[in-house]
Amino acid sequence: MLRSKILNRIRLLKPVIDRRCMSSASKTPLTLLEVDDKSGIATLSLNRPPVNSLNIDLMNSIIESITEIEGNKSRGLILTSANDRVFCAGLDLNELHKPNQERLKEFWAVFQDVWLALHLCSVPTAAAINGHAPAGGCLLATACEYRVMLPQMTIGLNETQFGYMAPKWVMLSYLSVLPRRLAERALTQGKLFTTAEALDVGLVDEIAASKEEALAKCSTFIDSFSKANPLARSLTKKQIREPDVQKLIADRAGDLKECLEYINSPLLQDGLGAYFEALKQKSRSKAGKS
Ligand SMILES: CCCCCCCCCC/C=C/CC(=O)SCCNC(=O)CCNC(=O)[C@H](O)C(C)(C)COP(=O)(O)OP(=O)(O)OC[C@H]1O[C@@H](n2cnc3c(N)ncnc32)[C@H](O)[C@@H]1OP(=O)(O)O
Repeated sequence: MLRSKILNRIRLLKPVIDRRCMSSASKTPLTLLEVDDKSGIATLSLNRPPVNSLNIDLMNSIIESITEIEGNKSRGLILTSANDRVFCAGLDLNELHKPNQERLKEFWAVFQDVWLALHLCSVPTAAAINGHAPAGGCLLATACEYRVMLPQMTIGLNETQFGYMAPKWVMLSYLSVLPRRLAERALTQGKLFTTAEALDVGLVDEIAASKEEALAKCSTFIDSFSKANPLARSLTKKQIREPDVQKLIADRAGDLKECLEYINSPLLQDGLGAYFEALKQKSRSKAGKS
């Protein structure tokens, strides 16, 4: 009994670094997980340079970290980025453009899994959005219960801008934070909100001047549950989220089939190819390479 108490205490004191999913290039962990010894709040930092784009390994690392947080009795989860400019650039376009079909199936299944893991995470979740959060980056943030964002960043589901329609369950995340009329307009426009606009429409809850302040505000949100019974809180959250979650769970295979057909269609592949090339070109000109 005493031994397990001490082991628990050590686990809380010592930052836990997730080494299971490493970047193959640099052998650095793709997510960094630290549990604050005083507050018991876990901070999960996305750590896949240059822009935390979501490939299979990064998404698996996020899922493993969430499982670990739920197992180590952390009081809450703050999702943030180890990168000062980009929270998460969304799905890794390398996984979507001219994909290997077997890998694409696995990729899409893991994408569904990460959304479910964040949506159903039993502890309070908050996103400290310390950089841009387009598309899948916005999705990770909206799956959390609270969002604090740094100024002069952008966030939104901008899929239509590069020729794609967001899947139904992705749209549900938007509908959980935005009024329907606004969500429809923003989704169809593929709008990226500035931080100030995002606060104005309720896509984010607060603005913070620095990452430290964003983390502190997320902690304050998590502390607001101190009087709630953790099990009752978690069951209530699951109950409220159940209809959205069920829409995906009830037909995961159907969603996979539909999305794969859609992603593979030549017209969409061409559009995505042009978008990705423009992105690379912009990056090259920034670096003075062109
Ligand atoms: C009927 C059924 C219908 C179902 C429909 C199913 C199909 C739906 C699929 C669509 C779902 C999409 C969700 C997504 O998340 S797609 C990803 C969308 N992401 C974006 O559009 C973001 C693009 N990136 C940026 O805007 C900027 O990079 C940034 C995030 C604002 C950061 O800007 P910054 O100036 O700091 O950095 P650079 O632009 O110079 O980029 C640096 C390098 O990173 C590469 N990069 C950027 N984003 C991505 C990405 N998402 N994937 C892969 N690589 C990315 C960029 O090319 C630079 O690399 P390079 O220097 O090597 O060229």
